[in-house]
Amino acid sequence: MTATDVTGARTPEAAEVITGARERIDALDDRIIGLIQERTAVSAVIQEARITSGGRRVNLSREMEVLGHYRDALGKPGTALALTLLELCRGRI
Ligand SMILES: O=C(O)C(=O)C[C@]1(C(=O)O)C=C[C@@H](O)C=C1
Repeated sequence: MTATDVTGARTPEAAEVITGARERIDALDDRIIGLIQERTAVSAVIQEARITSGGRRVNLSREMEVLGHYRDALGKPGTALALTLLELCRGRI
């Protein structure tokens, strides 16, 4: 397969732009995944402390703040993203 086939571009020049930009996206995705793993670990520390103290795993008022933060920054899809992040961090409820 040629670079143009793989990228969907119709010219070698466009294929080069796309290939370079995809490398940057892959690197960004690796960083995002690393940040999500870091967030999950920090969230686990909070949940553990709360549960050990006799509290519940979930804190809905805080989740509303987190959802609002993502919605304000990214719009409606931000809410969906935050819900997915919360599910990754505290499991399904
Ligand atoms: O901030 C908290 O109290 C947390 O437990 C962290 C966190 C989160 O991952 O953002 C996870 C579970 C809670 O329901 C609310 C928020």
